[in-house]
Amino acid sequence: MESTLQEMRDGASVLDLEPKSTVAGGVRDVYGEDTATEDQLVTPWSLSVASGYSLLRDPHHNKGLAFNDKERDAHYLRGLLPPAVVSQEVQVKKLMHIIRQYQLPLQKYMAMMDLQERNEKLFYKLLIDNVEEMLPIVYTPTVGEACQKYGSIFGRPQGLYISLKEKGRILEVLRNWPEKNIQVIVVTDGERILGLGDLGCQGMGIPVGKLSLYTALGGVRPSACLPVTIDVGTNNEKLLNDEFYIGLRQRRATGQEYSELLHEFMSAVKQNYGERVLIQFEDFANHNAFDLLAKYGTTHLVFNDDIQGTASVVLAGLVAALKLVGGTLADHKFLFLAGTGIAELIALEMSKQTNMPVEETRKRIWLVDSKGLIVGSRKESLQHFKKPWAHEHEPIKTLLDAVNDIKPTVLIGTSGVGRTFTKEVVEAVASFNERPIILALSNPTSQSECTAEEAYTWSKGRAIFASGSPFAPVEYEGKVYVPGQANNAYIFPGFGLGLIMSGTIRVHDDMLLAASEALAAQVTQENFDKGLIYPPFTNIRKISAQIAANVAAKAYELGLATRLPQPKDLVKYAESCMYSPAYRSYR
Ligand SMILES: NC(=O)C1=CN([C@@H]2O[C@H](COP(=O)(O)OP(=O)(O)OC[C@H]3O[C@@H](n4cnc5c(N)ncnc54)[C@H](OP(=O)(O)O)[C@@H]3O)[C@@H](O)[C@H]2O)C=CC1
Ligand SMILES: CC(=O)C(=O)O
Ligand SMILES: [Mg+2]
Repeated sequence: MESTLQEMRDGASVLDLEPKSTVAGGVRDVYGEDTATEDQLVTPWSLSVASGYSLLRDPHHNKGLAFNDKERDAHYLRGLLPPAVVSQEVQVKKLMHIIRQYQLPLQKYMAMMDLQERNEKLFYKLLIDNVEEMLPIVYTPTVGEACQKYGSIFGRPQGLYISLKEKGRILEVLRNWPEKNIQVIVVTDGERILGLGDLGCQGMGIPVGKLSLYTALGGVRPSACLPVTIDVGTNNEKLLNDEFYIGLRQRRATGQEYSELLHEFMSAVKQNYGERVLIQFEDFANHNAFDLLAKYGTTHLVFNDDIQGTASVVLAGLVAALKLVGGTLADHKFLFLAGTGIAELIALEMSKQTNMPVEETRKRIWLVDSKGLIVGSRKESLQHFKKPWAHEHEPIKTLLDAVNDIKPTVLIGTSGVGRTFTKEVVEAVASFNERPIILALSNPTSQSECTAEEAYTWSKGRAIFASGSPFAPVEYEGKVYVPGQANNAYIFPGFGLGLIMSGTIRVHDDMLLAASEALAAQVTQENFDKGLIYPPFTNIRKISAQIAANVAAKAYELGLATRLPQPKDLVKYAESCMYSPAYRSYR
């Protein structure tokens, strides 16, 4: 796409045309609709035409050596670059060569962050074209280490920090962000970063990483994405005593102080960006996550990735796994090490399939938490989201005893505690199942309930295994086993795209089921032959388009989509909305 003088006159950066351009009276988004009013554009920032040296320093428009001679003349770049002109493909090749030479994943992560700050399109091109190799760098497991060391590696701000210091001024803070046409916000309070616990303000790496996947995997344009970290303090003593810690040096605010800050944030977001901005809650601890979802689910477009996205990806994997093990969901018995959100969606789908009330289907599902099996006698002391799982049973203290008693066909771990699927546990599950389904969802790799090698070895090659963080293929008795990655990264980018492109104003559980169904349908016979229950990430953009289309179709069916008329072919429409990392030519 070429930029024109007309667009320059319209006030946008001559280069900032994908996909918005500033027009009199508002901002047009990719769909050609006005999405922001003049009032919303009152900011300390002014749009300017980047050229010359500042163009090379502008990550949104910089192309480095890929500026051709005409562009170098037109934009005052002569002499600022060496004479060679290279294609984006060659730039990617060169960078991959450099990145592959780094020994440590964190060095690769920092090289990627540096690239993102230097040349955004090249960052996304590289990530999209090398998704299987680079996902473990910009996402789990490496992003976990990056958060732990975020204070030391902090360079430039990559998102908005909203701390207790900004109480009463959050709207003002939102307006400091240079992009106005925001479509997705990923927000964390840093209390449960992956399975690494409370990382306070340093949790920022997670919204940044999730949003880079929104763009790379789901095609949401980068300028529409806003990473936010709410800093209410941290209970992490190590960080509180770390001179490089970047957050508030106080213990976590709770109760009214916490809820008031969150409420101000939620209200300011709606006031500044309107009703159709998607707010994704990420890595909040369960004791806040369920309440926030319930509180804002009826007034805002909110989605909890850890509860809802994970539930959707797990359900997809289970539906696919049934092709390998046979039976319906209701024929199986599930044991969870934590994970009530996932359990609920499975019970809901089972209920839809069997016409049994959800209260009945829940009885096929058992949960163990830090105190043992969740049973009726514990009901009084249980958090409200655990109560539906308190079935009548004798108390059981350990996971191994629960496995031996319940005899599940499916074992799912999401407690954030590593190595809880011990040899005895895996052997027990394998002893009463020909093909036990074992999902070790906890991230990063260090917190995985077991490794792929352990799952295959201890089950004598019979486990159908997937994990939250990736594991390399395993050779066991001469056969190679390829583990799948059960991670919400399959779902949230396409799910969010589906909501955005249809202008959906509320999330509904049926949309999560629709996303699951779309993902499960993408698993091919070739994948099944390898024992995989998820498709490879290489095709993720196509998969995301299918998920987006299914989610949008459900939103239209439920009357929750506001972008009318409904496009005829939603898959094609989703694909057409996707951000392209290819360079545009600048006249
Ligand atoms: N693969 C994926 O896509 C995803 C993976 N995850 C991973 O799941 C993990 C947990 O996330 P989340 O549930 O949000 O975390 P929370 O910290 O909010 O909850 C943890 C749960 O695990 C239970 N638990 C803690 N220790 C044990 C133990 N030793 N035995 C049994 N249960 C225990 C807790 O029980 P109690 O209530 O009794 O304290 C609690 O219910 C993280 O590692 C995260 O990375 C999360 C989202 C997506
Ligand atoms: C994947 C993810 O969202 C988590 O581990 O929290
Ligand atoms: Mg998460």
